[in-house]
Formats: sequence, structure tokens, C-alpha cells
Amino acid sequence: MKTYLKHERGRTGINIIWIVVNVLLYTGTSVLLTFTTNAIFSRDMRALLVWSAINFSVWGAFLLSNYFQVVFQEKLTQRIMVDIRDTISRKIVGSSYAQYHNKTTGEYLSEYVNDVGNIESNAIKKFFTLLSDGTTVVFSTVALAAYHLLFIPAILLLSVLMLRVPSRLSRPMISATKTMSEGNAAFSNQVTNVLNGFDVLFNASKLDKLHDLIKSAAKKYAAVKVAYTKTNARVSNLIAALSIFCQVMVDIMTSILAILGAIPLGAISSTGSIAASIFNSLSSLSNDTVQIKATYPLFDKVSAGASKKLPSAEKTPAPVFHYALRVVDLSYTIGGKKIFSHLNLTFARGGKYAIIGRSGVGKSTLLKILDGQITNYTGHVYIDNKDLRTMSMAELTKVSQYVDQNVYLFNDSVANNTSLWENQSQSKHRLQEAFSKAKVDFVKFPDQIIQENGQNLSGGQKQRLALARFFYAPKPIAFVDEGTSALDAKTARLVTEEFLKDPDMTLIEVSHHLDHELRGAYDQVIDLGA
Ligand SMILES: Nc1ncnc2c1ncn2[C@@H]1O[C@H](COP(=O)(O)OP(=O)(O)OP(=O)(O)O)[C@@H](O)[C@H]1O
Repeated sequence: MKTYLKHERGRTGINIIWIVVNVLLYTGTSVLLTFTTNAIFSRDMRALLVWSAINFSVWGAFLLSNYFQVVFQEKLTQRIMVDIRDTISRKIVGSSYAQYHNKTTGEYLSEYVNDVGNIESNAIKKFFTLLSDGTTVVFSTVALAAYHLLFIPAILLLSVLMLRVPSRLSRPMISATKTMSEGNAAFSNQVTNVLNGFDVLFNASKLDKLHDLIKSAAKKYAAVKVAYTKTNARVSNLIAALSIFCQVMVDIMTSILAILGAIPLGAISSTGSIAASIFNSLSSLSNDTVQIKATYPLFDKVSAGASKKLPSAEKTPAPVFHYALRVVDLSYTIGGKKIFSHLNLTFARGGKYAIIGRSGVGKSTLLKILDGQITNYTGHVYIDNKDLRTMSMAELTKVSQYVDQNVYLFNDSVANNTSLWENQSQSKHRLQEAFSKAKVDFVKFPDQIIQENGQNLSGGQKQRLALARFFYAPKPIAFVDEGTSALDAKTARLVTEEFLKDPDMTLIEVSHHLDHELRGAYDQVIDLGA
């Protein structure tokens, strides 16, 4: 938490000072009560009116200042939230392909929404409340001391009691917060999973399954929430009981002092109100301390592995690729199944290669190894003489690009889907060229919006946009995995020819239905097995 507050140290400082001013005004209203009450006891109408007017003005000043401070604090809190979400994004941007895929989209979503939401309400906002409560305690104690010095040791003693006892309750709260974070992630995950399958269930007339699956996930989530609230309520109740005990102690002490004539009778209402404000603040202070401590694992979770700066792909140099991409003695086993055993292949720069073989033989797996997505193989893959495993993903993606048959399209414009948010005024010409190569003839204007994952496009149109994405920023090596499978034979041939006629492009294409007319244009057709 400290790190994020430090990033906003100026605004945090102003907010703290503002909190102190507000507390001062608020405590002032309680102190002024003494003068109005004394005016009543001495039957002085003029004094009563004056002190009441002053009291009203202080209340007015407090409410006005409080309003602006609350707005200022919310703006500050939201800046911190953006900063924390930024950390999660940096962590994702800095992860390797395998690291990213260790978690599901639902789990990431839960970090951005639930974990950060929990940090907002239970760490950042509570931190500011804690400051306000701490200041209230200090000012109110000073105000009470003005009535009688005996109040100081009494308040100190009771404060220690109120702060020590609940701090022992941090551990169950930390564990409850962790469990709730896992529950949030599991729920988001299942909801994303089921909603993504809406079309499948709809077409099978099984939409009731969507209801059942989400209901069952919601029930599990509800149980987690109840368990969390139980722990939270136990902690809050204990703190509230302590607060009541302490207030009664101060009330007894005030009454004794008043009977002994050590404080004026008019002070009773003020001291009662000040004592209530002290112990309410102390109770919220100790509650907040427990809640803030409980969010520490969430801070650790969101920032684990995040670099301070966004890794810059722009600055990464492209690896040298003059001669060949070589597979040397490659063996790979997954889930106990041997996919490759001592495989050797050479793909010369500018060469055109087709990979064929029966379904499940390992064609896509080979492309994923060559592309750097899979790294846990034995043997070597070299780009010229450099081992692929010594290169970062940022370097590799400078030299090659994977065109998958399963296309993902963002819910954004065609232009942004193709150029991946490059400046449009600079990219207009390249965009047209990419559309022409990928035979994208269905786009009316580049700003046309694509619905969630291309629902308003046909399978073939989606594939053509994925191909246009490649042609927009072509790399020396194209891994095309059934990239034209959803296109009609004629369009597929026209697009494939664009790859084949570029002498600089190294094409490694996986295909189930190799076009016989184009077969001769490939340097080699590699059959991985029938
Ligand atoms: N993550 C994984 N975990 C376990 N097994 C996997 C995983 N990914 C792929 N496999 C297995 O590896 C084998 C090769 O898969 P791959 O996708 O490379 O086949 P393919 O030749 O491209 O098949 P197709 O032509 O059907 O697309 C398959 O038997 C598949 O079940």
C-alpha cells in the first residue's frame, strides 16, 4: 500500500491535512456545546444565541469542507486504483506465454475487478478513515483534558485496551480475505466459461444448463461470502463491545468528577459526546487496522512479478535471420504422449514449406515450438546459429508471427483490429494494402465496429481479417496454422499466393487440404505422419 500512496504523495499529503482540518472543525462543535449548555444553566439568552450561532457556523464550515474533501479523496483513491490495475497489466505484459496461460481469463478478470475493488474499500478508503479516526482521538482527548487532566491517563489506558485486543484478530481476517479472493476468482472463471459457451448451449436447446451452472457457482460463491462476513462480524462485534465498555467507563468517571465538583455540570453533555466520538473512532480505527492488514495478501497477489516499468517491445531488436530456421534432434512429450522423437528439419530463409499429416500428429505443436510458445522440449531450434530458448518472446515476435485458424477479434474497429491500434492517419495506405492481400472486400469503412469476437462476421471473414493483421505488419517468418481453412478454394489460393510470391517471406504452413495447383510452389511438403 505504501508504494501506491508514495506515487501520489502530494495529493495524499493534502488529503491528510484536509482530514485534520475537518476533524478539528468537528471536534470544535462538541466543545462549543459546553458554552451553549452553560448559557442555558446561567439563563443567559444573549450568550445562548451567540454560542448557538457560532456553533452553526462551525457546523456549516465543517459540512462544506467535508464535501470538498470527500470529492478530492475519491479522485485520489481512483488515481491509486488506476495505478494498481496498471501493476496487474504490467505483470501480464511482462509474463511469458506459458506464465500468462497458467491462469484463466476469469481469474485475471477477478484480480482487476474483485481484488482491486477489495483493496479500494478495505485498504485505501480505510486508510483515510483510519487517519480521520486517529486525529479525532487525539483532538478529542486534548479537548477532554481541558475539562480535567485525569481524562488523559484514562483515555490512554482504554485506548491501549481497544487497540491491542482486536489486533490479535488480524490472522483470521487475512485468511478469510484470501479465501474470498479465491472464491471471487472461481466465480468469475465459471461465469466467463459458461457465458462464452452461450452459443453452444443455445444451439443445443440447453440454455437451462447455463442457468444451472451459474447458479451452482453462485451458491459456492455465496457460501464463501457468508464465511467472510461471519469472521468480519465477529471482529466488528468484539470491537463494538469494547467500545461500549470504554464509553461507560468514561461516563462513570465524568459523573464522579461532576459530583465532586471537579468539572462544571455544563460539561457533562460535551464530555459524553466527546467520549462517544473517541471510542467510536477507536472502534472504527481498530476495525480498519484489521481490515487493512487483511488486504496485504491481495497487494502481494496483484504485484507478484510485476516490473516497475512497462517492458518496451519497440526497443527490442529483431534477431538476425539470414540463413535458416533449424530443428535439431527435437523430442517432445505431452501428457505422457510422445509427439516428436529426434526430429530434424531445416527451413531456409525465404523458403516455402507445407506441413501435413493426420489430425493430432503434432502439426500445430511443431509451429508452437518454432514460434517459442512451447519451450519444454529436448533438442534445439536455431534461428541462424542462435538457440530459440536463449531469446525472449519480445525478440521472437519481431522475427515471426503465428496466424491461427481460431481467430480472436477485439470488440473495436476493423482498423484497430488490423493495425492493433496504430495511428490511423499513418497507417491508411498499409491498411489498404493488407486488405487487398488478405482479400478483405467486405469492409465498408475502416472504422466499422466488430462485435464481441466478430459475431457480425462470417468464419471466412474473420480469418481474412487475421490474415490482414499479418500482412499489415509482415514478419520474415509466417507460421500459418490452417489460416485459410474457412475460405473458399479460390480465395484461399489467392491469399496463399500472396505468401508464396514474396521471395523474402519464409512460409511454414500447416494444411489439411493442400491446394494441388499450388503444391509445386512449395520448396518442401513435410509429412509428419499418416
Ligand atoms: N495442452 C495439451 N495438453 C495435452 N495434450 C495436448 C495439449 N496440446 C496438444 N496436445 C496433444 O498433442 C497432440 C498434437 O496436437 P496438435 O494440435 O499439434 O495436433 P495437429 O496435428 O495440429 O492436429 P489437427 O490437425 O487436428 O489440428 C494431440 O494428441 C493433442 O491431444
